[in-house]
Amino acid sequence: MIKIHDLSFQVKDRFLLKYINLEINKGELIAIVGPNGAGKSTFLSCVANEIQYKTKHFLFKDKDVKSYKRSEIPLHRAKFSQHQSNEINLKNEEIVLMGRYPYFKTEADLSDLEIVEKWMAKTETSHLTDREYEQLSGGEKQRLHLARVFAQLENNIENKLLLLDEPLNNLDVAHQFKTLHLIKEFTNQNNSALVVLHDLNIASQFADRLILMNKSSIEMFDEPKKVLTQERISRVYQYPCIITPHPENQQPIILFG
Ligand SMILES: Nc1ncnc2c1ncn2[C@@H]1O[C@H](COP(=O)(O)OP(=O)(O)OP(=O)(O)O)[C@@H](O)[C@H]1O
Repeated sequence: MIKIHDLSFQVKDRFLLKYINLEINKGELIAIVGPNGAGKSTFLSCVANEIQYKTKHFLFKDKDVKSYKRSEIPLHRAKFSQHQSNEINLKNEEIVLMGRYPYFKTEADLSDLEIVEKWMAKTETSHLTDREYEQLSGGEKQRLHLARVFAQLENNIENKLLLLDEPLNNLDVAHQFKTLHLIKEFTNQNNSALVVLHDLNIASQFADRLILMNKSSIEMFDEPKKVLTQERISRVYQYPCIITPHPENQQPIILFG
């Protein structure tokens, strides 16, 4: 799905990312974890081609990512950003419909509207249609934007990529888990997701592999059981922790303090 060789990103003489090498397979749910300022969002912005990085090669679905047409790429890849604008002068369903902009020129057709309706139902935002966007709670806004990115990737193309920067922010526990199940449903269909998460326990339960970032580099990229060791996590986060297996699935549970 993605092959990146020696990616770096620099602002003046400061490296915000260096020596990034990785391969992500189709069907994988990959969590990107690490302390504040480690470079997680910067890395996701590189994968979304939002910033000018340097790399020896960056293949997306076996093709140089830069060889894709501008109009083609939004059908294969969608990104949910950490900071959403608070002032959007659109109705709530029109925000979700933004995800369908790559599919029509002037007017949405019935199938676009049905897809909007489907994703508003799946993200439990259908009841918000008549409410003002500015007046929605943080979690409600978050769920609308999640509906938008899922709606964007609703098509017959195989092996799509979802990039999610802290998608669980502002969500209550039930909506966090429901969102993770939607992401898992997406990756179970041979699509991939790269998801920045702060909650290591959620990452441990849901991700196939973890990218642990530290100081602008990848500290380790492997299965949660291998990455989440007491020594490594205490050192990277500079805080003591203990690790114990989850009573049901045996995945690591991290207890800080
Ligand atoms: N455009 C920029 N110019 C200069 N420095 C930047 C720029 N963008 C990000 N940085 C810096 O790069 C570092 C990595 O930022 P990034 O947002 O990628 O971290 P993060 O791991 O996502 O952190 P957090 O967990 O706090 O969201 C930070 O020190 C940040 O201040």
